[in-house]
Amino acid sequence: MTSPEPETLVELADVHVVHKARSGGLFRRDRVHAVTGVDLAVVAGETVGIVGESGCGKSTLAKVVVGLQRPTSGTISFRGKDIWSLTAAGRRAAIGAEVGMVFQDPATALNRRLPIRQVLRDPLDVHGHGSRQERETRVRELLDLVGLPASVANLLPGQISGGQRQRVAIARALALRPRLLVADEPTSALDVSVRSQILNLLLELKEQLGLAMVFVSHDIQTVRRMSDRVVTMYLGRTVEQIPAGAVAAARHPYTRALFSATPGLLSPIEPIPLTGPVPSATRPPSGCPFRTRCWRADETCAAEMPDPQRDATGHAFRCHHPVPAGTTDLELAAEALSGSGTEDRDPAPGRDAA
Ligand SMILES: Nc1ncnc2c1ncn2[C@@H]1O[C@H](COP(=O)(O)OP(=O)(O)OP(=O)(O)O)[C@@H](O)[C@H]1O
Repeated sequence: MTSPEPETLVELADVHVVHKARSGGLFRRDRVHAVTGVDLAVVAGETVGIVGESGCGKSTLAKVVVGLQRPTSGTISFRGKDIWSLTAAGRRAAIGAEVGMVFQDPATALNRRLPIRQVLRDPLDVHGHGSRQERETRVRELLDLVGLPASVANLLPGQISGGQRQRVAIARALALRPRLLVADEPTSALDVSVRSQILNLLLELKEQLGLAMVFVSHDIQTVRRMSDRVVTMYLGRTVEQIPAGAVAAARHPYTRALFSATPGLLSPIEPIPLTGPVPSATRPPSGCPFRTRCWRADETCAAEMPDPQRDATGHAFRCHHPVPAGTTDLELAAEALSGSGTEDRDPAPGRDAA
């Protein structure tokens, strides 16, 4: 007998997010292509890690998943419901209690003037959860869940440590018993000494509560530790999705270069070199966004975005010239240094995306 398919909690289909540039050009018409054509599904109980360089669209994507950012186009469905086709009240009902979010910096995410008790009660009050007494009980349960003593309830966020504040932020995100937790760089604002404790707490909670997670970080080691599946983003696009245990088998040149830059992760050699800066998200290159830095790129890469290729394990990537299976980092580094990936390495210059 086969076990039933896990339920898909959230599904993004061809999601685009275009922002007005914060400091636009002369007529402030510049558009930032923060997320471009993303398809992503998260099933019950799994952790999807999202990794990529600063500015590649990770946080914007996380906000789309929790319903804080409306896509410019494309759809996001939560348990089959297209959430932006609902009224605000319908959207709150569909995802408000089912998805929790933990932000990078608990110092700014928590209201400094409210005692922790009220911080934790807020989501319960907003969603009309139980009686006054039941809410008090839930506050105590939540503190216990994240390993904090009940006495913390009377303190202000400024009276506890950064690690404790992040525990409170996690407790608040779990107040309504969500099935999905989205954590955006949840340890990068914390002291190095407490980072591991917070990651362990998240792993324990995932196990104990059967949570699904979207875990966003620029730190590959952390993403790999936390995730069942790793998604690499580059300039607003997802370029590869790979089971966390198989990252050495990544086929996209960008994923390979990114992962090789973490000492000791895949091999003890020098990283695969990447030339030039990440192009501007206001003027993304034509075709494959990575081709201006890719040693394997040719004119096809400048002309068209590659279609996704997917195998039976769920490993998916978008590349016209994927790294052949079994290629070592050493071989790839040598190839990148000599520029011998393909014959023609003179990609066309970037142009405005439509
Ligand atoms: N509200 C906004 N208005 C204008 N541009 C924005 C806005 N939010 C994000 N951006 C731009 O969108 C792009 C993606 O940003 P985002 O914060 O999603 O990336 P990120 O990968 O999370 O980066 P980081 O790791 O530095 O937080 C960047 O170019 C950023 O400057």
